[in-house]
Amino acid sequence: MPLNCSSLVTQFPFIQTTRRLLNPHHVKFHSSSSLFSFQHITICNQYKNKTSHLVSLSKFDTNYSVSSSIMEEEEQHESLTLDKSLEAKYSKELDVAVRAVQMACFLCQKVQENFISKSNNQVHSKDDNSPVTVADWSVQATVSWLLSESFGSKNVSIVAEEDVQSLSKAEAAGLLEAVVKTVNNCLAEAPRFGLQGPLIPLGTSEVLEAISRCNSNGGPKGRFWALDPVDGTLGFVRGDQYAVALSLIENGEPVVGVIGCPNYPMRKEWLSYHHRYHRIISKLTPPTSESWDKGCVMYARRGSGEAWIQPLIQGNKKLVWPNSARPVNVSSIENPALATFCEPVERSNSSHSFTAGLAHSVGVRKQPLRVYSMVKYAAIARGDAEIFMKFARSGYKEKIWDHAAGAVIIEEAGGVVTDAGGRPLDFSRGIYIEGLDRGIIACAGAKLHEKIIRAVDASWDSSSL
Ligand SMILES: Nc1ncnc2c1ncn2[C@@H]1O[C@H](COP(=O)(O)OS(=O)(=O)O)[C@@H](OP(=O)(O)O)[C@H]1O
Ligand SMILES: [Mg+2]
Repeated sequence: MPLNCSSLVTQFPFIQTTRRLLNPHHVKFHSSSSLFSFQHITICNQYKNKTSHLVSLSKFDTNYSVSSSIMEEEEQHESLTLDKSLEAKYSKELDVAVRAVQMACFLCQKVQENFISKSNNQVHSKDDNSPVTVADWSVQATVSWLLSESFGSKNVSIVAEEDVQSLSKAEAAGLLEAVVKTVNNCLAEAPRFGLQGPLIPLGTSEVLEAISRCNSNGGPKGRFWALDPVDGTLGFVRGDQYAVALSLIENGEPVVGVIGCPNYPMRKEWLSYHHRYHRIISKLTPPTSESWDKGCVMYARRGSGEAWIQPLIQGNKKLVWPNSARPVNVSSIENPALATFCEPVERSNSSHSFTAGLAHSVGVRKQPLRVYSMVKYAAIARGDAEIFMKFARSGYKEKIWDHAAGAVIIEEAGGVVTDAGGRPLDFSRGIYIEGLDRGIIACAGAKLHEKIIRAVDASWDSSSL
């Protein structure tokens, strides 16, 4: 039955109101007979002090259906007003974040080229044995410095993956020198990206300070940035996919998400191949300087109902906003037999056997698309895949910088991102996504999502996870 949205919120106070405005296709939600089954609801509503509110991903324990007709004319007017104020609210943050990520991608491309052409070992191990390179520290220093310059260091709080300890050790002097050089080479290009670089190159202490300034612990109040300087470091060192991920989190909710994917192929079929094949083909038939065959930045602002993709800046070109940006939308495929599901490459990061069982049980027939990094989120947002699943081993705690930017981009592109219990990911409790129920599931649409959630429930007890 059609339902007035004010009464919906009043009747079901457990529904989360998130001040989101979404595309008309989000306004549909699918009824279900199962108690507490997951529903994707987005409703523009006039509620409390005449502020527009939207109702978003929630559990819903009844069998209503809501149609887009609930968006009454006056509410549409309110939506537009709110839309404008939201746009104004985060426009500078989004602008700076996209430019900073463009610069970070430029930096990573240079370092990755160097990796590929030289065979000497440039990969270092962190205390937890995970790999780290010159690019991780250099991107962290560069983005931290740019954000501080743009907003004032007192106003900038950053949660980021790398710390400065191992870089400050005496035996890491050569590495530190390489980081300082890489940062300065990148910052020298800042004007090309529409940002201001330093008047004179940064010294070692300034670079170390920029890295160590990213020492926020996040939390439920106020604003902070979450940065993964090189997500998918394994993909990066193997010459394959990786991402630079930056999000602004306000009062525990990601409000701006930006992902740079330097090796993302514009032809989606290339996503299934190691990036080295793309490089070989590009050498055989070089793309023209005007063609856009790979590399992008995707971004979204919470509540805009839009997600965007723009090409990476090539050669000596300048970034002129919005840099040929185009909107991206999730795929409309609802039939699992036609859907593509993606997951981490490393089986130590997510159980391939469990996801294979889930995929099979819901009727997915295609081979999984295994891609490093948050490029998986980008693939869902762009409609190149329909399902993303990650089930880490028990005891592993997911970190906010690995998911925040991707979650806001997929949701604004029309998709759904939750844990395996159907709850939104909680970015408000420090550097970890606390309380995560089993795993992470992102889907292009609510129907596919609901099927996967049910399949997890049906097979969890018999899994070894
Ligand atoms: N054991 C374990 N389980 C689950 N996840 C882990 C684990 N160890 C690390 N990580 C985090 O996973 C990030 C990489 O995730 P991906 O989806 O890109 O995995 S994969 O590289 O494709 O296998 C990776 O991000 P980066 O360190 O930035 O590469 C880690 O934050
Ligand atoms: Mg990561």
